[in-house]
Amino acid sequence: MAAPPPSSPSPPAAAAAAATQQTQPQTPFYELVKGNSGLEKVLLRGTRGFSAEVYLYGAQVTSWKNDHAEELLFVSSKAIFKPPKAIRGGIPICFPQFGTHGNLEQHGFARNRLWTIDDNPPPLPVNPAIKSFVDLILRPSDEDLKIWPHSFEFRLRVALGPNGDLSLTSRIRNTNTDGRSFSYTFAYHTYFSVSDISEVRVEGLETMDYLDNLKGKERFTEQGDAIVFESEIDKVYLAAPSKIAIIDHEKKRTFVLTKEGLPDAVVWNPWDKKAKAMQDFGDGEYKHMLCVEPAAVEKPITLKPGEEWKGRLALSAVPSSYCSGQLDPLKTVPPASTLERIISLVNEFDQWTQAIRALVV
Ligand SMILES: O=P(O)(O)OC[C@H]1O[C@@H](O)[C@H](O)[C@@H](O)[C@@H]1O
Repeated sequence: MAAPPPSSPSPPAAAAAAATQQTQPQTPFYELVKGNSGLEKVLLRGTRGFSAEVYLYGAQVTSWKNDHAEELLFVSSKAIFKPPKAIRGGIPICFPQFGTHGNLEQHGFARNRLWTIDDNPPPLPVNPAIKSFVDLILRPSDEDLKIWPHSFEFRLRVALGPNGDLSLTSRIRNTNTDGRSFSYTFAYHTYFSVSDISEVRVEGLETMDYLDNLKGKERFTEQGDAIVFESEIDKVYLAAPSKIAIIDHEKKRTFVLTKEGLPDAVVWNPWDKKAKAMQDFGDGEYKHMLCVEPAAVEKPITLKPGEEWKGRLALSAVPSSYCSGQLDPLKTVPPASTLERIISLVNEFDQWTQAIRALVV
């Protein structure tokens, strides 16, 4: 698809904008612009300066910014924007295979194929407040059919909500005409940007069963409290809850991840040795990222011809004190930094009270 001039809205976005113009005169458009190495990317702009970027290569979200223009996703400074290498960071899509759970290349081929903009997607129930979104589609090429002999339509909608929330909705349809079902595994391989991995904890996965990729995919049960990080981790948590929180104490920020249609959740950080071994990843960058990936790994999804599956990821970033502990009502202890602040406020109040009393008496 030919790219329009960098600052002009693409035709479907312009049409959508025109359709909603009466109720929403400030409707943000999406724009199609040239990104790294000349690869095309879609810019989504929300209200109050929220934004996101999606490369057509891999349908990969590579940027999600809040209203202070702070980047919330991690993309490696050494990421290679050149097919067939997948872009290191953002939200790669793993399909039709997660990891090494099958005979295909690691994480399947969707992340290193060129997707196209879907001008006319089948209707998808949406929050009418969402004005900034794009629909992308992937169909298998003849080459793809040789390595995975199934016809499919993979539609992805990336949307930026009015509060800056980012959502990805995948719809995968079996379009085989020979009556055959197919099965696949899947993940939204989300790289979160964090201040310092040793200051991060993940809530929602404690006591879950997991497959440990570092121990031959053996099954274990997570012990104790929230997950904290002191070394390499590569685990597939099974039947994980629909909400997971990633709490960054230093940044005082909590990412809330909500997933639908995706039972599992992968947690990955390569740590120092593996980081050094990766060509497209800086040696110390493992300190500033954490992957928490809504996924369907343990039980592959099977679709009969004509059937469609939907899997959704929604992300929001909120101040830490707001969210911590709320995933589990039994764990309402605020983080140490919040407790310290409360104590210091109480002390300050006490000092003021004493000063006022001294003046009055
Ligand atoms: O280097 P890749 O193919 O992008 O994969 C990165 C990591 O992705 C994670 O999802 C896997 O659990 C890890 O095993 C893997 O190493």
